[in-house]
Amino acid sequence: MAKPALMPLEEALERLLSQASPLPAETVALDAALGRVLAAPVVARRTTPGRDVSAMDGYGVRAAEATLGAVLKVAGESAAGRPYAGTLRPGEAVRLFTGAVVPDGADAVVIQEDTAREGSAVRIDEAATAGRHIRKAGGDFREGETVLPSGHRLRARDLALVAACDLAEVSVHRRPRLGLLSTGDELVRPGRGAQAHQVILSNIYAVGGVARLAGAEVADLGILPDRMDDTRAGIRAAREAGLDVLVTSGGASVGDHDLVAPALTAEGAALAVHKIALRPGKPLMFGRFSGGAHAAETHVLGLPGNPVSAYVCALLFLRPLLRRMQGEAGVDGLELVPAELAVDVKANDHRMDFMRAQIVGRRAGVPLVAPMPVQDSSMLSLLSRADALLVRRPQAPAAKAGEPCEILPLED
Ligand SMILES: Nc1nc2c(c(=O)[nH]1)N[C@H]1C(S)=C(S)[C@@H](COP(=O)(O)OP(=O)(O)OC[C@H]3O[C@@H](n4cnc5c(N)ncnc54)[C@H](O)[C@@H]3O)O[C@H]1N2
Ligand code: MOO
Repeated sequence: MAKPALMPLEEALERLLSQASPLPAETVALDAALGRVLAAPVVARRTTPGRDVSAMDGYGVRAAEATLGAVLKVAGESAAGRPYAGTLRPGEAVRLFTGAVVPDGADAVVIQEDTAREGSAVRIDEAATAGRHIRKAGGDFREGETVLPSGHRLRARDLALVAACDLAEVSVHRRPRLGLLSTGDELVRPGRGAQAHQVILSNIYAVGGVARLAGAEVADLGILPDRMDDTRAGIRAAREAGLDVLVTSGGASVGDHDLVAPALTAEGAALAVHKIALRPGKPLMFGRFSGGAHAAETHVLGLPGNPVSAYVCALLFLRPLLRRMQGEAGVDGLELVPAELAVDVKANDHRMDFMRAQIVGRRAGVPLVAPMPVQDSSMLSLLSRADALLVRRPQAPAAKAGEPCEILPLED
């Protein structure tokens, strides 16, 4: 019997992302909003600056009067938050500090270094230019202006902008609630002195970390033994937890102990995809639980157990899924960066390959990339030392050093 063809990565990704819709909105205080995705545009509640203000310490003057050598009477002072009450009259200057309102009647600022104070007067040593050193009212943004669009992920500097708009909270999409189920009789938690034939549970840290950095709330749902009844019971318990996403690790392949796909199906999941033309990560599966006793829809992603495969699949599939679920704009799946091969590479087979690689230099800003000599999907030491994944398309011919290539930079 002919083997069924493996699904191309792009097709699988498109299927997964097309299933994902944004979670409902909630309002959060600004100091809890870093990394959250806006569910509504941010509209300024004030105009900033609210008045014309000085960009420098110096004197507010009428430009036409403040010619070289002019001596003007210092009528008063305007500091940030304490404006000068009057209007500048002919022959007058007002002492100004950075951020202070420029008084009515003044149309230029002469910086302190270009003046000489003579008691209650000031001598102008550099002729003023109208408009010079004045920040116009509304020059930054105006009341009613949209400063950030819906779907934008809030960065540190965006929070400052929102605050400056006189807003203390924002409307963002709820974080996806994600549960991680690990499978395997051999797994032991770190720090407990596991025996040589046992394997330390490590996938939850890489996969959970990718998920947290993508905005999810992550719960460790424990380790399941390789038995059908236990696997089904674990999946059932995970369903009770009201998750948006259930991620399993291990038991995804074809061995006698690989029970995850049949257990998920038996518990009512509709698996859209199982097995992808991908290396590492061939046995990846995903689908959904919907309806039934549980009103909420839960996405399910079954990751391969090999640690590198689990991590790469988390980057390729879980991260964009979580970002889509938070309503983030512009999430189209693969986000590859152009690079250049630093060494020759062999022809590829039918699986799209994501090779652990190092950036060994740059030419005109473009990273020069060399795949690591060993590409074993169990080896975390090599993964940790990698800077990027070098992407080799299915059936890509051999390529020489100096040829262009694509990489997925590893940032977490
Ligand atoms: N006959 C075939 N064998 C395999 C195939 C295949 O197509 N035909 N695919 C291989 C590929 S590719 C992968 S990837 C693995 C994935 O298999 P599973 O998802 O079933 O993973 P396990 O067998 O459960 O575990 C594999 C390996 O990873 C270790 N592991 C599992 N979970 C964790 C964890 N949470 N933390 C750390 N390490 C973990 C586990 O101990 C095993 O050593 O299948 C190939 N086989
Ligand atoms: O596809 Mo598996 O993920 O190579 O080890």
